Amino acid sequence: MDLHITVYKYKTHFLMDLNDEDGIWDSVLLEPLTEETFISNLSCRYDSNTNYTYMGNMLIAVNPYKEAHQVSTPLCRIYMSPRSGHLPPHLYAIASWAFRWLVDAAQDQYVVLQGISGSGKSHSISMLLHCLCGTNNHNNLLNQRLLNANIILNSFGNAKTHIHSNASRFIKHVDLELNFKGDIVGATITGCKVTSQSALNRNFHIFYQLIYGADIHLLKSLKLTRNSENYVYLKCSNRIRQIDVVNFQSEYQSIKYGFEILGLSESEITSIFKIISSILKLGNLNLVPTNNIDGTEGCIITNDYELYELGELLGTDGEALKKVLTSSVLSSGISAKEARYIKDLLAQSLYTRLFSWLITRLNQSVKAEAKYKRRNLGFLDAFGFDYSDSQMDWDNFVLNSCNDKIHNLVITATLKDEQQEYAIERVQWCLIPFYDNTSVCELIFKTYGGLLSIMDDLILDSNSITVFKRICALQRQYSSSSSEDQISSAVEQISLNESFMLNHFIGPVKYNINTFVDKNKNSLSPLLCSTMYNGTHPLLKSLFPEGNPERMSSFTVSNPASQLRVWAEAFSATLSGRRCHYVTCISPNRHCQVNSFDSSFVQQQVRWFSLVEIVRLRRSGFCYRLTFEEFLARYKMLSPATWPRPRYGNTARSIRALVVCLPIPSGEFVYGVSKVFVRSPRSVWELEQLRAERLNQLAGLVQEAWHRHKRENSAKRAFNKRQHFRITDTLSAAKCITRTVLTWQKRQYLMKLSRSLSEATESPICRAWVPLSNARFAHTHYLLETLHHKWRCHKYRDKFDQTSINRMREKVTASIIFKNRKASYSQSVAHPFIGDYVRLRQHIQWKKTALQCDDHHVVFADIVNKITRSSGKFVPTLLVISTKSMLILDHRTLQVKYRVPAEDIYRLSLSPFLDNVAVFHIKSAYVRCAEEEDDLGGEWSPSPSGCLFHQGPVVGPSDSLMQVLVTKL
Ligand SMILES: Nc1ncnc2c1ncn2[C@@H]1O[C@H](COP(=O)(O)OP(=O)(O)OP(=O)(O)O)[C@@H](O)[C@H]1O
Repeated sequence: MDLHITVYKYKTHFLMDLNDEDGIWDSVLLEPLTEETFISNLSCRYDSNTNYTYMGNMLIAVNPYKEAHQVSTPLCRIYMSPRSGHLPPHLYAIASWAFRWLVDAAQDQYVVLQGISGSGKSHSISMLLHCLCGTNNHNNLLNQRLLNANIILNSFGNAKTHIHSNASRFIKHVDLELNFKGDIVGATITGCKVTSQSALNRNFHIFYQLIYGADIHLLKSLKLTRNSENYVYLKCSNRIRQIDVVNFQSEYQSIKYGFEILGLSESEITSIFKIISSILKLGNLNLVPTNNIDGTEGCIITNDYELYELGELLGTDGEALKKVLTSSVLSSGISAKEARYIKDLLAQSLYTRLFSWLITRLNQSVKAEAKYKRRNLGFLDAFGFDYSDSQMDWDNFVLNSCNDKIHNLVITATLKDEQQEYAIERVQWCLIPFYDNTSVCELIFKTYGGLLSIMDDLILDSNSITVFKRICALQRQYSSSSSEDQISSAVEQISLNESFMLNHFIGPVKYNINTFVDKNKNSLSPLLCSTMYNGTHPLLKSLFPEGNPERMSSFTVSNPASQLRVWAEAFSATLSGRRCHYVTCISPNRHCQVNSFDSSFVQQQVRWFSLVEIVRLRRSGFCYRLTFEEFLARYKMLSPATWPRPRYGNTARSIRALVVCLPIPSGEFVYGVSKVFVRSPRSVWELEQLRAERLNQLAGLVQEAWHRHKRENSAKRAFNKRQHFRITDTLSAAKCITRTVLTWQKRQYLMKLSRSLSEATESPICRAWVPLSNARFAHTHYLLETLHHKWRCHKYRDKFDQTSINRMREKVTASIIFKNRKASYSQSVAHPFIGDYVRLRQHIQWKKTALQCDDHHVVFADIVNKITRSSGKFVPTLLVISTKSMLILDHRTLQVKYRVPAEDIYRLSLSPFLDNVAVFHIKSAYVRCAEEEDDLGGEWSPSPSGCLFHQGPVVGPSDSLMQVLVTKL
């Protein structure tokens, strides 16, 4: 619901008349433009809760000191959308412009914020970061890390001052790294902590957050108590003493969460807190003056327990610490004042080095991967100008010098360079005067002979008198070398030994020289460094590398003066290569109060920052310029005179032809010698809109052409494919059909065959076979028939018992002997071979006979016809063949007629015809006897010589009988 209300409000703002009661969005449109109208417009907008106002393409942000217009992601999205249009002035619009320029023009960007302390710079940077990270979905963890790094740095680098409760005490530079699509892929954070805390201010937030936020166990392990009043470094003036415990507790939780999000390990976090705690312990060391043996002043530490706790926290020997803090290498003991100085210097070094280490560590967590090609979008959050009336020290000098530098760069870019450029380009122009602080900046930052370089030169061997003399010389030099009043008044007044006055852009400020010397002598003694280096605390080795005996000579720590000079040079170099966007933060009153617009205080700031002059320049000047070549390259697609190629060879003529085609008044464009100037931001916005629309249109054309090309290509490919497949397809289709038909026929044939096979066909003697149904399978049919026959024989044989097996063997033997050799063979196949056809074995007479001649194993016995040789008649007789002999018996009486031992029968012959004649070939002795016997009708007996006696055939009762006889024999 809230979101809708906000959006609606912004939409109605857009439609409003510029002169409505909320004031005018853009001061450039003020009529008349004077300092009064400018401030009253700011006041009007402040009263209506709209604290942002444009000055052309710059922004003024008046600090409301109340939770109005806080971070709102939906609002960020509206401003960050490519078609955000001309929305009411807002910080998010600055983020959006910077982002768009970065993505569209692939140019590095920078947002510079200036303003006095408490005007809202840090808050604005947080809002800008939230806007860019909140609308960027590329890497949520990185976004979280960036936001948390900002919180952590603010906690370590901000403190409560007499001006406001969250004053930055360091210069923070956040450089977001974005890929070509505009995704944030990493960041570089630089922090330059060039100030220490003075007694007037409260110490850095982290001390209070740790003491009031950490749980009791952690506090105990850090040897701390939950009362900031117990620590000398945390005591401060009553004006800013107030402690908000609940706030500190929640802030401590945010810090811890931030550390975890940034990937710091538990041991790293504890190490950080141990150093914080040891700084507090150092502050508590009570150094009391004593007399040395040689009569000089020495000192002792009266609260040794603090020293030993400090030793435990840093992992160093308490006694060794005591020695380095209270004595020097040359003398036996140093004075209490000197010892206090060393102690404070060590505490300050510990904190500064911890801060640098932390920034390095945070950078590791938000570092971009090397594979990305990047563009940068940077912000600078520096401490604001300290405008107190009291005499100021080195730290205030640092703050004010930084602000002078930033202001100088802004003024140079927005007023000085711009007007110079109009002159160079011979654009008709009326010079606008403004206060230029270049002289004071030169005096401070000049590489050779500047104030900071003097401090650098005198660092080792100087006192306030020497510094003072050098500053006097500097003043003389500036007064004589320049005729300009401003330069001669850069160093306005120097009062002997004590202080000097410097004319900053906000007015003259008096500084105490003594602090300049002390604060710049920041070198710790080698012994102190090596004691720190040798401590077992995990971070000390990296914090005090100069304590390493191997590196001692090569390592130097730069002093604050040189750090400041280096920063100024680096900052100028960074800005020179980037497109800058400027935000001026204004504090509405001196006391950070809500709903209080102090016009005189605002007027001061308007004058300090030359805002009216800037608006004047923006109003009569130009907000945008490009060289002819750049302009043509960027906008040539907007006119047929320049697209796709300029019609004219002359660039300036082409641009004029282009501008004529645009729906923007030609008066908005002014032509210089080599550049085109655009008067109002609205025209620039319209120009960019037209370009975006045209690019969309062109992208559509390219897409359409590409799709057409793709379609044509694919159609061509499809046609070629069809042509190719027309031939191969017919072949493969025919093959496929043939294959399918064949498969179907095979299946049909086999199914028919299986249906035709009946039980009858399973008999091994069945010769019937299924008629061939398809001539294609004739060979298969024949093979299957053979296979089937073998199968059924096998099946038949499987059913045999032993008797059947024996019988089969006989049949097989018979088949070997008789098949195709005896005409009657086939008739005998079906008849089983019995052997004893007359049941002779059971006959009693035979049993007796067999006993006598050992012929009881009868193989064959049947009545056969013996053919007598003499008459040729058939004489029935009983033929018995035993395992031992062949016997001829009377078939009625069973009288043995003759017996031939088996060994005397040497052959048996059968006729191959259909008759049943068998001839036994016997040795000759038997033949003769038998003949005689035949003739006599008497008994045969074997001749003693054992010769064959019988050559006449025996005719069996059947042919089969003959085969049985032969087979069994
Ligand atoms: N837009 C804002 N809305 C509400 N409060 C604000 C806004 N901007 C700043 N403030 C408040 O004003 C106070 C000072 O703001 P901030 O710390 O940003 O000032 P600064 O210019 O960074 O000061 P310094 O230069 O001393 O660091 C803070 O308490 C902050 O909460």
